[in-house]
Amino acid sequence: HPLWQNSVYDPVLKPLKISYDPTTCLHIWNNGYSFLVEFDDSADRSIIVGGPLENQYRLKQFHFHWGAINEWGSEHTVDCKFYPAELHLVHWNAVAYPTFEEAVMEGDGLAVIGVFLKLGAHHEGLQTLVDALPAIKHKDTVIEFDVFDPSCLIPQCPDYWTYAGSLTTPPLTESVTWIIKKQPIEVDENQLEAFRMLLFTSDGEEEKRMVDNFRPLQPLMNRTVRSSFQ
Ligand SMILES: NS(=O)(=O)c1ccc(C(=O)NCc2c(F)c(F)c(F)c(F)c2F)cc1
Ligand SMILES: [Zn+2]
Repeated sequence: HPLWQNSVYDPVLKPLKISYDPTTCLHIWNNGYSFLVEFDDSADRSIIVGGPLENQYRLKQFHFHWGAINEWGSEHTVDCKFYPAELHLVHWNAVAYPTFEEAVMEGDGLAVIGVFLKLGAHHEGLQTLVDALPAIKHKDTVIEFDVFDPSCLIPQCPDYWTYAGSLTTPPLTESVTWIIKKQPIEVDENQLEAFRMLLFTSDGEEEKRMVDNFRPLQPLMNRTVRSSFQ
């Protein structure tokens, strides 16, 4: 999604408040499209509030999208530039809806924080995830993941863009308040290569490397992208 060119500063936008409980972390698994870390969302223990949001939203999972090479991989662009990967932290409006499944179908149902990954320094926090990837190489493999604080993957800089959008995979429902952080996090080549060692395929099938698992850019149409910064 082409950010920045068509964004307008909105002085009313508040800072996003993030409070995650690292012990709500459950497991990390390969679902055949990406790898995701899932959280116990049976109570308001890991939540975000503020920013463009009316309610507080509960963290359910986070996952990534990445390319086969460093030239592309992200699902949003800034100044027509792709990043090699993009992190999505998926939250749902448990104030308004009883389940995630129902929230997915509603305009104010989901809030996804997007964080760009750029090639650079080694990322200590990400390495904990990277070390677990060989154990979930194949589709539908899962390992327990006891404690992880996803805040370590979110840049300090408070600046973000926000727009009303959709899931980037089927059913593509228009239920997502996108909150894209302006500042990327830096990861090193070995860490990106570790993502590319995952497989789309199950054990025993002909191996297909899990790469280019991003949705192609979509036209902005008449949507407004707001920025929290000037
Ligand atoms: N890349 S992203 O835009 O951040 C994105 C975030 C979450 C999902 C997701 O939860 N899919 C599975 C899923 C559904 F697609 C449903 F429609 C539903 F009801 C679910 F319960 C469910 F888990 C898909 C894409
Ligand atoms: Zn995603």
